Amino acid sequence: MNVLEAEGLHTFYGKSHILHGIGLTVGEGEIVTLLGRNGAGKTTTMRTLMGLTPARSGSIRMLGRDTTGWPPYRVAALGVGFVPEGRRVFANLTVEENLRVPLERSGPFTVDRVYQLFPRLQERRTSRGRQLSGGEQEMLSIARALLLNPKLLMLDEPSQGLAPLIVRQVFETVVAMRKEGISILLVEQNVRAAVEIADRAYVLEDGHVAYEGRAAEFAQDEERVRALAGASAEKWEIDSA
Ligand SMILES: Nc1ncnc2c1ncn2[C@@H]1O[C@H](COP(=O)(O)OP(=O)(O)OP(=O)(O)O)[C@@H](O)[C@H]1O
Repeated sequence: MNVLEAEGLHTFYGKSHILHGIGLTVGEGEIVTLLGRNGAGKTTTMRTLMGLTPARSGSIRMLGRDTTGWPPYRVAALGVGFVPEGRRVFANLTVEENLRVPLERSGPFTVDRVYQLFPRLQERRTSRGRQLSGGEQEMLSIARALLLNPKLLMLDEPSQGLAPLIVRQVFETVVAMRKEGISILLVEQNVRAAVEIADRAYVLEDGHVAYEGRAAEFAQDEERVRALAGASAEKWEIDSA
């Protein structure tokens, strides 16, 4: 069963036509990565799926419902989590307070459960958001999204600005979330790291899907990975240990 099916999405910012007929699916229990260079339309695709920047045409089905045209709060209430780019943690609240901001959905993820998954956050629970490292802020952003007990979680560039070792930890967390039954759509510029954990990959170019296929096959196509990843490919070596 697919938890996400989008077809023919056309999205505009004013008169600028950004998405040109994007279609994609995420199966239950899958990690799907959405790759592409800066400005290819990855963030816009996620915003369109969440209803933050609605599509002008096309259709979206998520978790068995036709969510086309739904506002973001309804999409979230259905069980779709979104961790936007840039880690919007509350800088003046402690980790604990960030996690205790009122929740909207009950389910297996509680603050205690989230601390088990992220022991580092428990250690830092009295530190304020602004005192956290980039990696800790990313973990906190993901932890907050988990407290909404999503069935489908969309992550926009979680590795951005993080050191390779921390990127690995964040990605291990993504794999752990999949084991908890959460399906994942992962936008990444860190191509090598993303294809290592993803089942399938889509590559966007200028608002079109330029490639779709098994992530493992994509990972073996050195030329394609290098062309897409550019400098970021050098930051990450598969099995560098
Ligand atoms: N609010 C906006 N108003 C007008 N144009 C925008 C807006 N946001 C993004 N764009 C344009 O839409 C295109 C797609 O941007 P988008 O952020 O979706 O790309 P991306 O693949 O996520 O890239 P990045 O990795 O830089 O975030 C770009 O050309 C960008 O300049």
